[in-house]
Amino acid sequence: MPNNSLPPITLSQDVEDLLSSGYTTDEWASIRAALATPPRTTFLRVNTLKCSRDEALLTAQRFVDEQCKTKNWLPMSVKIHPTLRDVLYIHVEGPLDVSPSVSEVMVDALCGNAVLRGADIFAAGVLAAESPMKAGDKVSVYVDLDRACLRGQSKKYTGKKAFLGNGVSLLGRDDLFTVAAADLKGRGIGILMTEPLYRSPSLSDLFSDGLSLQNFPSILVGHALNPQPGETILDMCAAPGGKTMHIATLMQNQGTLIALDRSAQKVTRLSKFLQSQNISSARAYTCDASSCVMSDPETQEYRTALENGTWKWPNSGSKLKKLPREGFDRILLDGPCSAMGQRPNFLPSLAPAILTSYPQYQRSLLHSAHRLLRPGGTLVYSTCTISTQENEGNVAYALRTFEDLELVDVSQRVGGKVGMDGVDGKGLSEVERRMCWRFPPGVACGTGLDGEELESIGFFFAVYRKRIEAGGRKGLFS
Ligand SMILES: C[S@@+](CC[C@H](N)C(=O)[O-])C[C@H]1O[C@@H](n2cnc3c(N)ncnc32)[C@H](O)[C@@H]1O
Repeated sequence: MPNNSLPPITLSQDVEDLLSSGYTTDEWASIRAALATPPRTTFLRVNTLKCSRDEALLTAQRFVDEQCKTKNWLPMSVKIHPTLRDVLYIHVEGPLDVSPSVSEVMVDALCGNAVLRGADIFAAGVLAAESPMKAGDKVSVYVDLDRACLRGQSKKYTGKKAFLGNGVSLLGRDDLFTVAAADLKGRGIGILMTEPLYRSPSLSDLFSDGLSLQNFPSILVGHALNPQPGETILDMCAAPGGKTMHIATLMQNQGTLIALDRSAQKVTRLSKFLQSQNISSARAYTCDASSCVMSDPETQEYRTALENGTWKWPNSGSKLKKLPREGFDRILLDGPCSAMGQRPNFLPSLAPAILTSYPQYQRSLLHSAHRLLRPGGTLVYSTCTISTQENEGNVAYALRTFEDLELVDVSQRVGGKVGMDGVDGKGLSEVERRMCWRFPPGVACGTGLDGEELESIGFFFAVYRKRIEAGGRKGLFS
């Protein structure tokens, strides 16, 4: 195998049969191949509460110029997205023709995925390094594909591995593996990726300047939801909070944004994060969103308290059991999914039983979402997977189960349709399929400023509206 090609992802036959359902042989082959490689575009979302897009562009370009200089790369341009007003992007170069150097460093699959998307390597991310290795040495970086490399191993790893590029070690071998390594140099970077297989700047440090790394379809989801200042909005499965932060920004931090997650640990982090960003409109709660709807009398109590001005949401970061039925103007359901749109994806660990459990679980969340949404309200259902059972299958399920839900066409509002329509054969009519937003890995998710193809992770979303009943009655509570 040449040095610059990444190995295909490994899937058991059962899993492959489930995932390929709904695709032609050629479509599936192309999706499968793309899952082994990083997207060709890196996207940044501008926090418009912090800075304007033009200021962000200048900051990002300065940062990228500096990095290109340090790494001895040709200049790379940061560009403004032609249709989404808060998006910048950079073209990823690769695969490049890089030859491995002599000394070898091993990283795990998670770190390997990040390296291919432009990250340098934190000392703590290094699994093993060949001996001897001094600060300043050129090293070749490999990802462990057998999950068998021992931490701290000093001999060359003989298991299955893939080459990710060359870097320069900022620490000697011993320092890399000491507990205090993270404090030794800079921000804990152990290996600077100077000759990566895919060249994309490391951009996570731009966060404090108001720029977040976010995949394009995830940003599009925020715009498709179209949150407005003053509204009451629910983010049902919110952690780590990338989309929560975007929704709060689009609401201009005015209104009420309730962010739920089942994991208390994640909610603590999310609540602290929102506070650190001065997002006073949002509150994060530990809550099982699949069973969190108030009874009708409880909802009436909530509405009376709201009208009297006596309703108080509990403190952010705490537990919450119930939410008011038909209490939300807009709901985002970006729930747990098989994540088979993430790329690169070196070692997907998916058992068939887990894969088949997701659609059911997502349906239980859809039932809650439907009860919590007010008539006339908007629901966005999204996943980061190519599984048609979780995507088109569940869109069809919701349309057939909830008679008052209809799909809406948001293409005009978000600058035009990108990606592809929903697949056939999963219970959707042609018109309904046209209103699905499907982003198969390897297929362009739009066109850039200079006509170049933009590309991101695999993703899917659909936007519903809950109809107002005939006769103008808006629902149970109005
Ligand atoms: C795909 S992630 C959400 C990503 C998030 N929307 C973002 O953009 O940062 C799915 C999340 O759903 C949470 N989750 C799973 N089951 C849940 C449930 N029943 N209620 C609430 N959250 C749940 C998981 O803990 C996980 O953090």
